[in-house]
Amino acid sequence: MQKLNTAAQMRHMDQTAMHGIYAIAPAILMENAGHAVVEKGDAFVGGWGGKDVVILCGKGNNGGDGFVIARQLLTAGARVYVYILGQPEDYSEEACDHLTTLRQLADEDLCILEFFQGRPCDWGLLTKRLEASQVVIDALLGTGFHGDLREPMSRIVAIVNAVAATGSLQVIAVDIPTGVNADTGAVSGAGSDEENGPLFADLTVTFGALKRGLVFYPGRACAGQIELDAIGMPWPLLQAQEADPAYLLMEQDIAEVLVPRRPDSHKGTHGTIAIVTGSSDMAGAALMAVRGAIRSGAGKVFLRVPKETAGYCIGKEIEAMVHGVGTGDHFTAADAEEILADCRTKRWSVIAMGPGLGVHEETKAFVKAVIAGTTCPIVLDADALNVLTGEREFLAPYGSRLILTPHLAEFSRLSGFSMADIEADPLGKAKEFVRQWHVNLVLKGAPTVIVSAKTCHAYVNPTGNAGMACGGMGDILTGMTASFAVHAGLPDLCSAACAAVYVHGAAGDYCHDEYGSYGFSPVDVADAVPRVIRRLEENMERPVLQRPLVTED
Ligand SMILES: NC(=O)C1=CN([C@@H]2O[C@H](COP(=O)(O)OP(=O)(O)OC[C@H]3O[C@@H](n4cnc5c(N)ncnc54)[C@H](OP(=O)(O)O)[C@@H]3O)[C@@H](O)[C@H]2O)[C@@H](O)CC1
Ligand SMILES: Nc1ncnc2c1ncn2[C@@H]1O[C@H](COP(=O)(O)OP(=O)(O)O)[C@@H](O)[C@H]1O
Ligand SMILES: [K+]
Repeated sequence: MQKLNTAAQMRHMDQTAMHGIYAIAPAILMENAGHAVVEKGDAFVGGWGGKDVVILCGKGNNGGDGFVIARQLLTAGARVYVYILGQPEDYSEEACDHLTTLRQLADEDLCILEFFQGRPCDWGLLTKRLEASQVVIDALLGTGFHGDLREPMSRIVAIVNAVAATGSLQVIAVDIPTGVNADTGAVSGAGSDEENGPLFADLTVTFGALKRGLVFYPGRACAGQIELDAIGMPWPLLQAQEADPAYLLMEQDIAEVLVPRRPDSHKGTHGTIAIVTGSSDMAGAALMAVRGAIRSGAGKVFLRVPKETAGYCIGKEIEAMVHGVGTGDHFTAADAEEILADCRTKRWSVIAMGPGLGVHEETKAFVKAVIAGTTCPIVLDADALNVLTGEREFLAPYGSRLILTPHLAEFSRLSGFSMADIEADPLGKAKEFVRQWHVNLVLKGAPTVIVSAKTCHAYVNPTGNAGMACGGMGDILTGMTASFAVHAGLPDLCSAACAAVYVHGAAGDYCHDEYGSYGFSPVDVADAVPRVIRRLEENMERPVLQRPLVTED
């Protein structure tokens, strides 16, 4: 897992490295930061020798990194044009020292320094220099950015974006692209008519830990390729668990929690999954959840649909055992007892409800009765969440065995947060909800955020693509999540949710490689799941046969 830090967490890490027991001189961290950009950039631009490079330096420490980069690029054989927005008194001591050194190297041929000093800039000259250069380094603003970009930053960023759009200029951002909020991924100028949008980079070299703003849109779209460098931070600081942490999931994390099937296992070992959902208008959603469960390795799958829906479902997913419940085309409170009896006699290990369930008033009482009358894990998606709008207090006592998988609009209905507030900070809102209502939450989107009921730690999923933006994709995930929830060896429901979300996205990526970004279907994604698990199996721990399996039919 990779830590996903906020600006405040980064400041704390920097301060602890410099002023705590490690006592690293501030100028050394800045030197290492500048060096990281030069080193990672070298491979990216195909060597610095003979390149003309414009370096834009703001008046904070991000600008200080820019002074180091300029000096090191001169050594690497580049010509540098350095634009300096701060006055000497604006800079930290370490940035000032690096500027002093750079000034000693200034000349009219290889190291051209331009001080703004409050003077109006010759925008025409800046544009010409950018047009004649091969690379521009964005050291304007880093983690200290807030609000919207102001002049002259906004003008400079607009010029860089315009020149880079012609395709002749590579843009490298230092730590984070200027105008991207490090905590949320929100960007400058959103919703405003003014030309004060963020900078678009081809490469971002970020320091110490990934910033949350680099993985959430729209910030993610500004970052280009992302390279992380430790810049010599002591390893205990790099690995320390932050207060209120968030992590980016990695393939290895998933391989570590999944356990291969025991060679002596049988269908009873791999979970008895009940998909209790559907209604006559949306039987396909129920069948897709079944497909997701089967393709994720479920031992047995039962499908329970309203009576009038059963005729359509029988034989469509031939592995599933289908039965029509009650008398109508949607579930009502009267149907709950049959489901609860089934759960007891068939020993269901997990229940999934929601896809295609419908939002009839009577269905709410049904969903509540099933939750209250069972003790197994339950995955709640789509209409199961919609019917529970306003029922947050009801959910809380059952939260630790629930996995809720809303998309943004469902989460807005359930939580009462506005869509705009969730979009502005999905991770923050997901955590806020879990802190209050103690459920395992999968907030689906690009990217999906998973929050643990037990720890409130957040996990961000890196897999998936826009080809998955089509109806039914979430239904597949519902079935997968139910199946993963009862995979042998998975330590808790949050790990199961993380694994399901990661594998679902990776299966989508497999389909993207196969078909491109248009037209692969939710069923294609489900059918690609075994291939993804096979890939993960190469890195899984081998199973240990410690005790005989209990025999079950
Ligand atoms: N030891 C360390 O700490 C290390 C730090 N490192 C580097 O330092 C960076 C963080 O440095 P930082 O904290 O100085 O903030 P930084 O991003 O340079 O910006 C601050 C300036 O921005 C200005 N400003 C803000 N918003 C604005 C807006 N909308 N429009 C216009 N201006 C705006 C703000 O002005 P103000 O709004 O306060 O008037 C202030 O002057 C970090 O990303 C990394 O690169 C590395 O060297 C490793 C060691
Ligand atoms: N642009 C995207 N990038 C990554 N994943 C995506 C993207 N669009 C959709 N997805 C994924 O596809 C699924 C869509 O789920 P959902 O909106 O519930 O669909 P439905 O309700 O139609 O089944 C989610 O898991 C989501 O994360
Ligand atoms: K920057």
